[in-house]
Amino acid sequence: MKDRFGRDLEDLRITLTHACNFSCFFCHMEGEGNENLSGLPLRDILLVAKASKDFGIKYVKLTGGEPTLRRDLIEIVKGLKSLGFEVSMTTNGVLLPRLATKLKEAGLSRVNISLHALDRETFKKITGVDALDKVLEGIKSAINANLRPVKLNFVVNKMNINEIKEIIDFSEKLGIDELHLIEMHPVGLGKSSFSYHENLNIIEDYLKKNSTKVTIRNKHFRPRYYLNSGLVVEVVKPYANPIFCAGCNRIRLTVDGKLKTCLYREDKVIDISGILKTNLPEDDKLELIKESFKLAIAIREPNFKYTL
Ligand SMILES: Nc1nc2c(ncn2[C@@H]2O[C@H](COP(=O)(O)OP(=O)(O)OP(=O)(O)O)[C@@H](O)[C@H]2O)c(=O)[nH]1
Ligand code: SF4
Ligand code: SF4
Repeated sequence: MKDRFGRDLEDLRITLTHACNFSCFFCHMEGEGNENLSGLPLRDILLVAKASKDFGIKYVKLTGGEPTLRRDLIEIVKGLKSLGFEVSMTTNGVLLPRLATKLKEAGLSRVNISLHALDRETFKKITGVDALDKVLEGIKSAINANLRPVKLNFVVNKMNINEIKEIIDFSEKLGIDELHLIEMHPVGLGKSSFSYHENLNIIEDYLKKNSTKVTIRNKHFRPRYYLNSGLVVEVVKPYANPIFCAGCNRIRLTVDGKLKTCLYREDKVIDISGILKTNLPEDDKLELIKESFKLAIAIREPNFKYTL
């Protein structure tokens, strides 16, 4: 179902928890703040996901905080998969060595793993944790469990911009499918640390010269650069980018039960926590949630737009 700006919905992004075992200085916290809320129960998550199908949602992305901290993660993946979604997860990777195979068996298709530095000290400065080795282990376990395409997320900033060539080489050597070079957002902790922001233009110029093919993804119209090695480098430039917002096909389910229509907007939400808490029969709740989706689609708008 299209919004007023002709944008379809395809992705439901579910924040499973605000808890995280890292403390990255630029964390956008999915635009929800960080009140350490532990998240909606499984049955509510599945009910909202079920309702979303009527509005074109095909893909579910599990996020946080750190989604692997949810004890019922396997059940959540199983439930969403059985509703017919493609389920993927964005994670810092630390707990993947013990979870990757179980997640694959439960129906998780693929993972995006954050790896913001290859230098141990820089990694520690960025994430607050001396866990580079564990994350590298996590990445290998995702590959071994065939959670493919395995995508690496590298948020470019003043601390790590000197590592771009290295992260490309590393991804190629390890057989990573996609590397996402991501611009910092002035959202969440990114607001106070935005002085570390780097624009990605020079990197894109380099990729243009060194790729064999470029395609544009439907999602956010993100450019994808195909390198000789087979590695795909996707450039994610969301800040002040009307093209990115024009291709936005997602809606978020927050930790406290809101349909959040934009990462940047705290006002553009439809609160469904009341519906989820009532004792109404499941079918009635489902209908009310569907009505809420209609309202959310009605208020959805690109955050960055072209103005005349
Ligand atoms: N402005 C904006 N940026 C987003 C949005 N979703 C993701 N991003 C940016 O993209 C980064 C990576 O997102 P991921 O959760 O790894 O996955 P994805 O890129 O959305 O999706 P896939 O490539 O399909 O896995 C986020 O940390 C944000 O910086 C969004 O809705 N709006
Ligand atoms: S960016 Fe991801 S890993 Fe880092 S603190 Fe935020 S949720 Fe945790
Ligand atoms: S409208 Fe733009 S800023 Fe808002 S969620 Fe979509 S892509 Fe992100």
